[in-house]
Amino acid sequence: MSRTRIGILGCAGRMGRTLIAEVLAQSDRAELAGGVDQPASPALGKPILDPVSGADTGLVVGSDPHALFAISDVVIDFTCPTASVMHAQEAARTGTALIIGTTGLAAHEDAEVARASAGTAIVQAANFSLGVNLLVALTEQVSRLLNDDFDVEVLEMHHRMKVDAPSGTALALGKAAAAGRGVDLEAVADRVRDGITGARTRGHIGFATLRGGNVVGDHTVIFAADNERIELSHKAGDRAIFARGAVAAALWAHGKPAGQYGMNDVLGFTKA
Ligand SMILES: NC(=O)C1=CN([C@@H]2O[C@H](COP(=O)(O)OP(=O)(O)OC[C@H]3O[C@@H](n4cnc5c(N)ncnc54)[C@H](OP(=O)(O)O)[C@@H]3O)[C@@H](O)[C@H]2O)C=CC1
Ligand SMILES: O=C(O)C1=N[C@H](C(=O)O)C[C@H](O)C1
Repeated sequence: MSRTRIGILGCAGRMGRTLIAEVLAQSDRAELAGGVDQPASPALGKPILDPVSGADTGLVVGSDPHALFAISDVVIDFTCPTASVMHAQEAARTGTALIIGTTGLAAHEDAEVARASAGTAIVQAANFSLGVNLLVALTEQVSRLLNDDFDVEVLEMHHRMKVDAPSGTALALGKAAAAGRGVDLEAVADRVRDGITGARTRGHIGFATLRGGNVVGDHTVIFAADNERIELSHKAGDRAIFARGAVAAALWAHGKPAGQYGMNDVLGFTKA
């Protein structure tokens, strides 16, 4: 069976390097087609090394996404919102499947990605780990079983370099809690609190964001009622869990019809 040729966008970044290691580790089914970073990156033109063994892959960091799409079966993108939108449009033009892990996209940017998925298979997820996707499913189920006597709060902590807040995962958890209650998150989200906020509004879903150190990603959904509290938590210990899920999504997406997919499709999770 031929191997899936996978290209990495944002290859010099934290996730980009972890993805390179994961693709190289799965050499029985995946092949690293190439890596691209932004045109001003200091990594440009430098050899792409295996982050684990230090071995030279024979590839160099490029700056041309068009060329990467042309030589790849599937491209994985962990970059920034504006770049991910451009990459989705390029994926649609070339018909190459795309995996998007970038978070912090505005509503209009998500809409652009959705539009591009008419032209190719796009798998988009705020979190590619198995554990978090299970947490999202559990959050929706628990939320469906509880009424507004339980206040829902989503707490997240990430490393000091993270640029978007709340995390994409926290928002996905909030969305799942809202869906469990049959409401739209946008209508009930308290994303920031500061100053004399007044008492908590019944039925709202609150978010709290912590940043510090090198924390890979911690998420807790709290259901707090009078005299009892339920907490559902996930703690990521290594970015490899995201890379493993993203590469699994890439192998799954290769040859799939055009459309917008999520990790539920890749993992075969169905609604309870
Ligand atoms: N879905 C998931 O499971 C996960 C999602 N993420 C998300 O992935 C994104 C990246 O995270 P992380 O790797 O930590 O961030 P980094 O900043 O370490 O990496 C992003 C990389 O993309 C590069 N880049 C920026 N613009 C472009 C462009 N136009 N073309 C190509 N490359 C570009 C950056 O270059 P430069 O630094 O020079 O600007 C950098 O090398 C974030 O949105 C994060 O929230 C992270 C982990 C898991
Ligand atoms: O930026 C990160 O690091 C992470 N971002 C994702 C998010 O915003 O949810 C996923 C993960 O928690 C790590």
